[in-house]
Amino acid sequence: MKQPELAVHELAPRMQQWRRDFHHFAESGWLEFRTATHVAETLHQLGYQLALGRDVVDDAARMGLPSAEVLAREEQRALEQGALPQWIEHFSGGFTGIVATLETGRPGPTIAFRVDMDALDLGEMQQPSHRPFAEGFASCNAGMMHACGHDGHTAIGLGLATVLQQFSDQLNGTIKLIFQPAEEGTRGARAMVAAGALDNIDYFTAIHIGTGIPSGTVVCGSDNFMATTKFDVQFTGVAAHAGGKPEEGRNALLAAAQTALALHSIAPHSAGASRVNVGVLQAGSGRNVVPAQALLKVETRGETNVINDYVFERAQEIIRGIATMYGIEAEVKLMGAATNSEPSPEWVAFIRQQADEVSGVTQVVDTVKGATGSEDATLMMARVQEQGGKASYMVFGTHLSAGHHNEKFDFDEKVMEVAVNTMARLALNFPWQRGV
Ligand SMILES: O=C(O)C[C@H](NC(=O)Cc1c[nH]c2ccccc12)C(=O)O
Repeated sequence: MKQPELAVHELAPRMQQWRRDFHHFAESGWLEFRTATHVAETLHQLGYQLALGRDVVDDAARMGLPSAEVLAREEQRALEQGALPQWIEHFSGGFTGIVATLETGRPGPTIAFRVDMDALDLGEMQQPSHRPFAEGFASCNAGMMHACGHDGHTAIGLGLATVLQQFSDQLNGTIKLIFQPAEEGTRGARAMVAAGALDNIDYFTAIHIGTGIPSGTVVCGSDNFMATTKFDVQFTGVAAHAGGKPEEGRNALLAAAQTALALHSIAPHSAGASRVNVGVLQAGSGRNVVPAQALLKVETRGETNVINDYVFERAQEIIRGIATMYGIEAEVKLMGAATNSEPSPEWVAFIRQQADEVSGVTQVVDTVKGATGSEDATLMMARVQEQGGKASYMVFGTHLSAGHHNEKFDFDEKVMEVAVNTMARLALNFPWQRGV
C-alpha cells in the first residue's frame, strides 16, 4: 500500500497559497482567464502534456456564454491582474478548459480526475468577521466570488498533479487531470464532452468539497444530483403610450410576471422531487411606457431525468400559453444542462476502500440521502460509462462558515489534504493487473 501522506502534508502550504490566490482573483464561468493561465503554467512546469482551449472545449457546445464584449473586457482585466501572457491566447474568447496528461509509458488504463475552476456571480462579503477579508484574500472582482469551493477544487487539482508527478515511477497507464470551466449554471461540461476530452477514459472521478457533509466524512459515490435544465426566456411585446393608447401595447412585463408565478405552480411529480426557480426577472424601460421587453432566467430540476423533462415540458407550455394570451413573442434559449448520475459500483467500492485508509477520515459512505444540487460532471460520467468506463463522484466533508452560494462562504482548508490523499491513492494503489 503506497501512502502519499507525507508528500501531501508538505504540499499543504502551496495548496493554501494557490487556493487563496484563486479566491482573491475569482472569475465566473467562461471568464477563468487568469486562473487557467496559472493552472497551465504549473502543470507545464510539472512536465504534464497539455491540451488547451479549443482542443478541449467545443465552440458550438458551449452554453450560457457571456457576450463577446464581456469576454473581451474580462480577458483584459485578467491580464491586468497577472494572467500569464504566454498562455492567454489558448483561452481567448472563453475557451478556458485544460486537460493535462501524464503518460507513464507503461501499459495500463487511463485514470482521470475532474475539478472545476469557476466562481459564482455573487459579491463577496467585505467585513472583518469574514476570514477571507480579514486575511486579505477576499475577491477583488465585484460580483464574482468563490462561494462554492471551486478555488479549493483547483488547488486540489494542482496538488494532485504535483504528488502524482513525484510518484510517477510507481504509476502505470495514463493519468488525466481535467480542469473544467463554467460548472455554475451547468454550462461547461457539455462542451468538453463534445470536444472529445472524455473519450477513452477507463476510470473517472469528479469531486466536490463541503455540500453540508461534516468534516472527516467522505462520500464515494454521490448518486443524488438532480437533472437540470437552465434557460432564458426573452419576451418581446409592443411599447405604447400607457395613458393615451394602452390598447396598442403588448405588455411583456405582465407576461413575464404571470409566467414566473405559473412556473412556480407546476404540479409536482409522483415519482420524486422537482424544483423550479425563476432567479432573475428584468423588464420594462420607463414608468409611462407599456413594457415591451422582459427577461426571465429559469432553471428546472428533477430527481431523475424523466422528472426534470416533465417540469421542463410543462414550463414550455406555460410560456407558450402566456405569450399567446398577451399577444407577444417568447424566445427560449438553452443556457445549461445536466443529468442525474449513476456511479459505477465497482469503482465506488475501490474508492471506499482507499478513502478508509486516509488519515483524518473518520467516516466513509457511498452516498447520502436526499436530492441536493446539480452537477454537470454527470455529463462527463455518462460519456465515460457509455464507452465502457467506470465513473464516480466524491464529496469531501469540511466545516463551512456559511452555506454554499452565500456571500460569507469559506471552508476549512485542511480538506484539501484529505482530498489529494484520497485521489492520489486511487492512482497509486490501483490494481493495474486486473482493474476493479
Ligand atoms: O445547477 C447548477 O448551477 C450547479 C450548482 N451546483 C452546486 O451547487 C454543487 C452542489 C451540488 N450539490 C450540492 C449540495 C450543496 C451545495 C452545493 C452543491 C447548483 O446545484 O446550483
